Amino acid sequence: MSKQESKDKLRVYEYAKSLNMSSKEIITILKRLDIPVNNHMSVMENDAVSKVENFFKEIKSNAAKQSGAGTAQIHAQKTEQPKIQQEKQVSMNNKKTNQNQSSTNSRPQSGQDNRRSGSPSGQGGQNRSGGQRQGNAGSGNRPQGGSAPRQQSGGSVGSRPQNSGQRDGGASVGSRPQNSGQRDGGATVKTAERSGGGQNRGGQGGGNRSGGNNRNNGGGGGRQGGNNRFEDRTGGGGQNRGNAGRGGKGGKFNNNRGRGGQQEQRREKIDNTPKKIIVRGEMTVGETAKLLHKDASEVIKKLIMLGTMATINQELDMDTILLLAGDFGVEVEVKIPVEEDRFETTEENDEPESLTTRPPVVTIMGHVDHGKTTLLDAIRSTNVIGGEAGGITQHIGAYQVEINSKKITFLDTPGHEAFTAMRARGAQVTDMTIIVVAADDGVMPQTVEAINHAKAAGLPIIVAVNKIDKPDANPDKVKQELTEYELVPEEWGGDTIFVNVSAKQKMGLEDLLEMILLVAEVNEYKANPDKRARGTIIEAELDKGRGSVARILVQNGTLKVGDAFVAGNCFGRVRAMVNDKGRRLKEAGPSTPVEITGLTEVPLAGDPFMVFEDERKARAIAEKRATTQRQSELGSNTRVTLDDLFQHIKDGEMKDLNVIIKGDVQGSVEALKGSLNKIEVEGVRVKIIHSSVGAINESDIILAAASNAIVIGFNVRPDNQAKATADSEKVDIRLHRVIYNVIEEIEQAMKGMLDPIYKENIIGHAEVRNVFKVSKVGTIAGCMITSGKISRNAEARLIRDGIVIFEGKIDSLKRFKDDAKEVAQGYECGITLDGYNDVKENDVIEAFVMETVER
Ligand SMILES: Nc1nc2c(ncn2[C@@H]2O[C@H](COP(=O)(O)OP(=O)(O)OP(=O)(O)O)[C@@H](O)[C@H]2O)c(=O)[nH]1
Repeated sequence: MSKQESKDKLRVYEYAKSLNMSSKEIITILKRLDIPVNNHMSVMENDAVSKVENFFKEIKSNAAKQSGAGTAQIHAQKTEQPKIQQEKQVSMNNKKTNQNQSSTNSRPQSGQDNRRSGSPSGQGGQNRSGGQRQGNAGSGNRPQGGSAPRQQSGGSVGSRPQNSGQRDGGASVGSRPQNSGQRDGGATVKTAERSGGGQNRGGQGGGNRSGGNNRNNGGGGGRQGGNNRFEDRTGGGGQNRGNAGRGGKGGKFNNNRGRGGQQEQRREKIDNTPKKIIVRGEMTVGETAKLLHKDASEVIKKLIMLGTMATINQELDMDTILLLAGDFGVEVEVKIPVEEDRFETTEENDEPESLTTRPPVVTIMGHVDHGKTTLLDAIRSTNVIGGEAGGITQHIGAYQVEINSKKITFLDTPGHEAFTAMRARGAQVTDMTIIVVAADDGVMPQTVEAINHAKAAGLPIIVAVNKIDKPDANPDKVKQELTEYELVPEEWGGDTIFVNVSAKQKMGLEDLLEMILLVAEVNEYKANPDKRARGTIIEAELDKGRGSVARILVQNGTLKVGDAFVAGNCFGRVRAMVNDKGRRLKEAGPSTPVEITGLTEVPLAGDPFMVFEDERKARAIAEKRATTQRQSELGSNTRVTLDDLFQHIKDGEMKDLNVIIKGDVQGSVEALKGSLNKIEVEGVRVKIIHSSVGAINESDIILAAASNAIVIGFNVRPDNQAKATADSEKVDIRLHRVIYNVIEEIEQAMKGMLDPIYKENIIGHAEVRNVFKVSKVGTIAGCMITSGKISRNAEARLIRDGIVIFEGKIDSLKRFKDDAKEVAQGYECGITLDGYNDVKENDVIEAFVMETVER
C-alpha cells in the first residue's frame, strides 16, 4: 500500500516485481477480477491494488485453514512414516520456491539451493513460509519490496495454490467454461490413473474441475508451465491443480496428478537446467530457451550480457548457442542432421584405417591443337596394347591405364572449359592436370587460361611439352615462358614437373605416367572402398536401345550392380555396369569410371551420384532435390556481385574477392592488376585468378562462375555467348574504360559504399554493313540493327573485334533520308557518331542508355 501511496503511478510490472511475481500473473489476476488491464505497462489504480490484495487475502485465509488441515495430516503421517513426511514437506516448500523462481527468473540457482538443502531444511522452510504467509494474510499488507516481500510473496504464492487447489481453486474454476474443464479433467484422470490407486479415482472430480481451471488460467502463464511440469513429476495432486488455478500459473492439465480428496503434497525439487543438450543446427532465442529450460527473457538477458541484443524470434548461430549454453553451465552436443537430399555437400569422414590408396584422376588441358586428344589417345592405345589386349575400347568419358601395377584414371574430355564447367556445377572430379604445350608453338592464350583454371581449382600441374619430334621444337623456350606463370621446372629450382613427350611418336609417355604416379604418391589420394558409392556423372545420354545411360566416376565406396542411387535429380537402380574396356563389372571401386544403365531419366554431366539403401528412398530424395532446385532457381543469385560484396564481407563469407581481368592491351591489364592487388579493405583482398588480353569469352565466365569471381572488362566487351552465359550463371561483369574507375568501384564495393546511381542498359546493336563518306557530314555507317533498337538520343560505342574503339553520342540516325527517333531490329539505318569518322565495315555499334538504379 505504502508503495502505492508513495508513487503516483504504479505499473503492473512494478507491482508484480514488488511481489516477486511476473506481470503475466498479475495481469491474469486483474483480468479475473474484471479489472481492465492491457499489458505490463498499464497503471494500477489504488482500487485495483486493493482488489488484488483482497484476492490474496482471501486465498491466504483459505490457505490458513487448509494448511492447518494439511499440517495436521502431515503430523499424523510423521509419526507413522517420518521419511515420507519429510519428503512431502520438502516438496511443499519447494513448490513455493518453484513458483517464486518462475517469477523471479532465478530458477537455476534457487532451484539448486533448494534441492540441496531440500531434505534437512525442508520443514523449516515450509514453516517459515507458512509463517510469512499467515502474517501476510493477517496484515493484509502488500509486500513492501526487498527481501521481505520476496518471502511474503513466496508465501502468498505458495499458499495460494495449495488452498485453491483443494477447494477454492475448484470453486473458482467452476465458473470456467465447462468444456475445457472436462477435457482437461479427462486428461487428468488419465494421469491420475497412471499414478495408480483408488485414491486417484477419488480425486477425479476435483481433478476435472481444477484441470479445467488450470487450462484457463494457464493462458497467461506459459512460463509457469515449465515449472508445473516439474511439479507434475512429483505428483503435486489437487493442491497443485488449485495452485495453478488460483495463481494463474498456467500449467497444462497433465501437470497435475490427482491424489484424491485429501491431497497430499509430495514434490521433489528438480533443477530444471539440463546437464546436456543436443543441438541440431541454428535455433531462435525462444527455441534455445526451451531447450535450456529457461525463460526466453532469461536467455535474452544473458545474450545482452554477452553483447548481443536479441529478440525471442531471432536466429542464433551455432557459436552463440554454444556460448550461451556454456554460460548456463550446460554441455552441448552438436548433431547436425545429414541432409540426405544435399548429399554432395556432406563430407563423410572415414576412419584413417578404412582408407586405401585409389588411382589419381587426371585431366588434360592446353591450347588448341597442342595435342591434347592425340596425347589421350596415345596413352590409351599404348596401354591397351601393352596390358589389356582383347578388350574393346569403349568411350565412357574416362579411362584407366595401368603402369607398374598402378592405375591412373584419365578424363576423356580434354580442355579447361569442360573441366571448369564441371567445377562450376560443384563437381570436384580431378586430382591433377596435365598442361600440354606444343614445343614448337610455346605458351599461348589458352595455355594461360588452362593454367589459371587449374590453379583456381587448386590442383597440382604437370607440364607435358609435346611435339618434341618436330624439328623446330624448343622445350626450353616453353619452360622459360612458363616461369612467368609460376611454373618453374625442378632443374631450375622450382617444383613443377616437366615431361617432354611426342604424342604422335608415342615418346615419353611412360615418363609422363610415372610422374603422374609420383605426384599421386606425394598427395596420397585415398578413399574408403567399403561403403556405399559416391561419385560424379561424367556424361549421360538417352540411348535408343538401352534407355538412359550414365557414365560415372566412382569416387568413394564401391558401386555394385543392383544398387539404388540418386544422380542429380534422377534416381534408378544399377541394371548393368561396364568399364572402359567394354567388360561387364559386378562392382566398381574408387576412381573407376563405369557406364551404367538403369536410370529413369538422363542426369547432367557434373551431377553428384550417391547410392541409397533402396529405390524408394532414392526416389524420394531425387524428388526432393528437384523441388529444391526449382526453388533455388526461383530464388536469388548466390554469386558474388559488386553490389552485394560488402554484405558477403560483413557476413564473414569472403576473405578474397576473386577477379578475372580482360583488357584490350597487355599494358592496361598489367596496370589494372597492379592497382587492384594493392587494395585491401577490412582484411579482404583482391585475388586475380585470371587475366589476359582479348574480349571476355565464355571460358572466362565459366571460370568466374566456378570460382565465385567477378569479371572486369577493360576496354573490351563480352562476346554474345559470354554475355548469355553470364546472364544465366549470374556472373557480374563490370566494363570500364578508365583504370581509376575500376579501382574506385572495387574499393567502394569492398567498403560497402558502392552507390550505383546509374547503371548502363544496353538497348541494341547495329552491324556496320557499308560505310559512306560524305563531305561536311562525315562518315555515315550504313547499318543493320541486329538486336534491340537504336535510339537517336542513346549513347553508343563502336566495337571492333570485341574491343571498344570509341564511345560517345550518336550524332544522327536516319531511315533513308529521314531522321528517325529510333530504329528497331531487322531494319537498316544510317548512323553517324559524334566526333568519330573512322568507322569500318563489320564494326558493331552498341547503343546504351544510363538508367538510375535503386539500391
Ligand atoms: N608432330 C607432332 N604432331 C602432333 C603431336 N601431337 C599432336 N600432333 C598433331 O597436332 C594436331 C592437333 O592435335 P590434337 O590432338 O587434335 O590437338 P588438341 O589439343 O586435342 O586440339 P583441339 O581438340 O582442337 O583443342 C594434330 O594434327 C596432331 O596430329 C606430336 O607429338 N608431334
